[in-house]
Amino acid sequence: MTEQNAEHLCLGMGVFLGCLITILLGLYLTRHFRRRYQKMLQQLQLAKSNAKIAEQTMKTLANEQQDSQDLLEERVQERTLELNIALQELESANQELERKNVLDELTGLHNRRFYDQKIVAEYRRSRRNLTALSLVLIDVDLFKAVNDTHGHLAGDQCLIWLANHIKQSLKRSTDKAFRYGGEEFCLILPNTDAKGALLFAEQLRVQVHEQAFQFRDVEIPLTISCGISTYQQQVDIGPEQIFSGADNALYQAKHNGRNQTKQHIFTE
Ligand SMILES: Nc1nc2c(ncn2[C@@H]2O[C@H](COP(=O)(O)OP(=O)(O)OP(=O)(O)O)[C@@H](O)[C@H]2O)c(=O)[nH]1
Repeated sequence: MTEQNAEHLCLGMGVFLGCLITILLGLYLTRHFRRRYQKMLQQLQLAKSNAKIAEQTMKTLANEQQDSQDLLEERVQERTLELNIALQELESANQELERKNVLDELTGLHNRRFYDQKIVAEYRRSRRNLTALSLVLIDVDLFKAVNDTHGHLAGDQCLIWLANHIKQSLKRSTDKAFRYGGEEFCLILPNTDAKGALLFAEQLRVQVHEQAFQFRDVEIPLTISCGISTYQQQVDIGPEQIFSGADNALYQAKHNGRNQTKQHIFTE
């Protein structure tokens, strides 16, 4: 082999080796990058599926939150409704209590408790406005005999009958009727002088006398006696004196033979 040939051979070998190294390097790099690419691809897919899971979890959480909010709202509505019903019941119980507080159970007229408040209020109004205030006490005559002869039920019905008569006889909205106790009634007549009160009581008395009370086909004749007192700004006269004045007059009416009206005159 000549020196020139050996040189060519070396050069050829060098080129061959260079090419081989390049190819091997290329192969190595291709493999290396493919692996890295596949790894990245796997990581990307993993990240994607994680994101999907996270999204689904968020959705589930949001749904659960919505559900529990709906449930809460439903419960609040239920409780509010229950509370409203309880409030309404309480209110009507209060109204019933208030009604019972001021009304007489048997006759439906105002009761004595209400009279005690009303007479003071009307007395003050009368003083403020300088108007007359009349009080009429009404007592059923010989009522014990009604009970004794016809029984207590008849007596009760008789009181109801009379109470209705009294109610119907009231002409002004300011006039008030009360069952003062037992078979005794009273009327507060604001802005009514002695003359007006006498006319009023007499009309009622005559009506009761003329229209017999009927109980189970039995006619029970009934009369009432009335006592009146009228406050007209007299000195030293208060609600108690007005009542005792009417009571005195009622006593006079009974003493005088019943079925009549008497008036008390306050001496100055
Ligand atoms: N049925 C009934 N009787 C009552 C009621 N309240 C009071 N009485 C009766 O009314 C009667 C009143 O009798 P007295 O006070 O003697 O009076 P009176 O018989 O009406 O005689 P004078 O008032 O003098 O005309 C009593 O027998 C009481 O028992 C009631 O709510 N129902």
